Amino acid sequence: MNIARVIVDVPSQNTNRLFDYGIPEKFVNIVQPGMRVIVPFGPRKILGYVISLTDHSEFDKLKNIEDVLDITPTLTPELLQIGKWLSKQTLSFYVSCLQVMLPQVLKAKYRKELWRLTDEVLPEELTNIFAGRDIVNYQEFVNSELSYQQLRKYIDEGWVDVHYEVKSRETKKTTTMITPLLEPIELEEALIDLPKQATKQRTILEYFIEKQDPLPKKQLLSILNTSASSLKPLIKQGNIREYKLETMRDPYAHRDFERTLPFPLTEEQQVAIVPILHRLEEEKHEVFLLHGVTGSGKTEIYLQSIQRVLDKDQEAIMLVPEIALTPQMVERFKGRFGSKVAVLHSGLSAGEKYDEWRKIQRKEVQVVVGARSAIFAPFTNIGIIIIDEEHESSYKQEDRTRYHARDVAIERAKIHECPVVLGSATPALETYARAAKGNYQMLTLKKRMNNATMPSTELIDMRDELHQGNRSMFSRVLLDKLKDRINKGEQSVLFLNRRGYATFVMCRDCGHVKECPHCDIALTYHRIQERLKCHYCSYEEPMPNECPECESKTIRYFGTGTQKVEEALQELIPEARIIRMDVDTTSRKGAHERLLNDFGNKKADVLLGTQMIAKGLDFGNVTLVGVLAADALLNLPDFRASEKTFQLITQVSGRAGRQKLAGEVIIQTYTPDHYSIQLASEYNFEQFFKEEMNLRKAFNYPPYFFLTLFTISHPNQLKVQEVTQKIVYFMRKKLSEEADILGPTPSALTRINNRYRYQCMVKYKDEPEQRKLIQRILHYYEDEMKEENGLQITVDFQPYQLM
Ligand SMILES: Nc1ncnc2c1ncn2[C@@H]1O[C@H](COP(=O)(O)OP(=O)(O)OP(=O)(O)O)[C@@H](O)[C@H]1O
Ligand SMILES: [Zn+2]
Ligand SMILES: [Zn+2]
Repeated sequence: MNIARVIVDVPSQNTNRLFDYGIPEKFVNIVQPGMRVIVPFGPRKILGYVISLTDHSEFDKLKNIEDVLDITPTLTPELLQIGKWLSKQTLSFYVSCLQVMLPQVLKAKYRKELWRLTDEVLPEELTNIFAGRDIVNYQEFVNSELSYQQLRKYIDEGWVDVHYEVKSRETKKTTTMITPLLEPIELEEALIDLPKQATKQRTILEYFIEKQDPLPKKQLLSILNTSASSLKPLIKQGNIREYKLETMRDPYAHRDFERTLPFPLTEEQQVAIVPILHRLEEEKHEVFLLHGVTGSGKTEIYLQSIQRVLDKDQEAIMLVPEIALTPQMVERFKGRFGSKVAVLHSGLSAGEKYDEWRKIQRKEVQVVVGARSAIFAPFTNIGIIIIDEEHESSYKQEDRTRYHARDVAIERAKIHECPVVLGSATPALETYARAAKGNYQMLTLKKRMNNATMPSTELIDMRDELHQGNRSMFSRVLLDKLKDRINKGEQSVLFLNRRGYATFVMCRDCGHVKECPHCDIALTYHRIQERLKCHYCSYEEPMPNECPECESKTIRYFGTGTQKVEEALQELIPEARIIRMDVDTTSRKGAHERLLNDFGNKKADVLLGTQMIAKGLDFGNVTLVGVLAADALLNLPDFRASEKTFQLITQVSGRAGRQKLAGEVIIQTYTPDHYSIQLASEYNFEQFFKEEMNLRKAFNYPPYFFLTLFTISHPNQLKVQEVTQKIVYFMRKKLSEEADILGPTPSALTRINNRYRYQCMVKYKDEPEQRKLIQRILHYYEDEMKEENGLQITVDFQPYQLM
């Protein structure tokens, strides 16, 4: 096995295959699949990933591997396999799929340098650049007078060379340690040999005669009040040794987690967990949908299933959505499994993330709790994969490698022959449909813990408020109840539904919103042309100046920010203590945690926030939840708008009355009759599922149809239109009659960074040739896509962001 098959770090169609490299003598038996290596590639030296080893190649003149970056492989054989699968699934380059699985710090960066190859006096132009140095940054040449032709000549003549330095940004944190190398008796002898005036050296030896344990250099120097220079002679004589100890940064080191014991399960929980435990015993793959109302104790089922996996010496991956990865959630896992848990989320620094990842790689932990990318944890003996709040769209990666963590979970679980548990109070329609068909096994929890009832809900019609002369964003009922809670010392959560962009216009009088007659989504308001457009199918009409339903003139743009709401509320209830949580107040590290702690410690009466407060919060003193603008999400230009609205209302409502005190939910809306708002207020998931499925069927949406979304962007609008049009023609010609091809149409976000964006959507049932056709398209435009600020074509096979 003296040949390595390598994927090189050049993301392009032409290089998206294996290249053979010889393994030089010094690396024989060192190079293994999954390692990162440096290989010559054309005139350059670049990073590559070893995929496999072999002893014969079709080519007879192989270049050798230049250097090896890892001693242990960074990718396991299974992850290499997953990478290949991912690349097929998403039509991304194999190398991008390998990189998406690695922590940020392991993605090497290159540094280009100019190396002086001779001691002779350099030609004048070179002397000016090098200025006495042997190595200079390539950029210094670029900035100099020297032309590329001249440099070429000097390289050919052997004066200098261009060197590609792969600069690994890997930052292990180390501590310098000092340890004695001799026994105390031998140290005493060394002490006698020391000159009398070397007092500092003497105290150091005396210290180690007393104590034999290694200790950090810094600490030693401060205890003995001495400097590093007195250590040097002792190191030289071999009395003591200095070495680096890798230390792991533990982001949770400063916290003690109270250990918790498993609860005796309720009857319902027991019924739900048995099939999971059964599969664990058999070590068989199966996907479970744990459909349990909010506060029904799903987390306890996760914990006890994981316990069983640990008892078998296996490993567990637990995914939670980024915004639900609250300290409360982490506490529950750390509390049960202590130091066996690694935590991965975006709040950690790159270095901290790398350390957590290393704990997994070195098998120092058996459980990882993390957001989307934790699905690639380099465990080798996985016993279970759990995805909490499985409907969350944050499990879908939206750039480069557009994977869905749920798909990766199932693929990994098949390889490891272990169960997957998808948990949610409001499963994604696709998931629920699969469970209803029997592809997944459905497990149900209908009751809340502690006999708590679901909070009672009340829909407030904001049109009535307006008609009664209340122009504020708070209904009278909500204001009264807020005041009442403050008087009773109970707490409230106020939720402002505002993700993404409020792009629609609505009549405040009657709640009317204009929809596309073909696509069942709200029309998008384009301010400049004063027109309403459908961004799926390009239907458009002029912006009306009065409501077509009720002729009122109050038809206008919809949307308010959290800060405005805070100010308004403070004015109406001056004594209210309000904590506002949104991107502005939580951008500083640790702010999220601190605000929630303050709320938990009752330092505020009202928690006001966006999506980030909808999930996972478990505060017993919260008895009122207010949803301020239930319609905002409902009218996003997205066919999942109703589903998202239903999920969100259910989740927020679930924050109230979770323990002894009963909860109440007030939902403010302009469309109280809309089925998703109605049914969410009744906690009627089954009925919602039925109605929504009917609509999806009628308009050819998932789960009845699959979608492929092309987004094309370029600084020139005509160019974008032309390319998109060509893609549409091509797909229309090549795909079957059954496929529906919409577009070209401007994306909802028509222009980002001065690039125009157009899209085209394919709705289809079964098009086995589709991926091949798309590959042909990408191949055709390859050169234009390589140009700087050139054409960009992205293809998304499971689009969630349709903007
Ligand atoms: N068997 C049990 N006995 C007693 N208490 C339990 C039991 N199981 C769970 N609990 C407690 O009930 C509360 C609600 O459970 P949990 O948070 O797990 O629900 P959930 O279904 O995950 O809710 P959500 O979907 O709203 O996050 C928690 O405080 C939890 O500690
Ligand atoms: Zn109207
Ligand atoms: Zn349309």
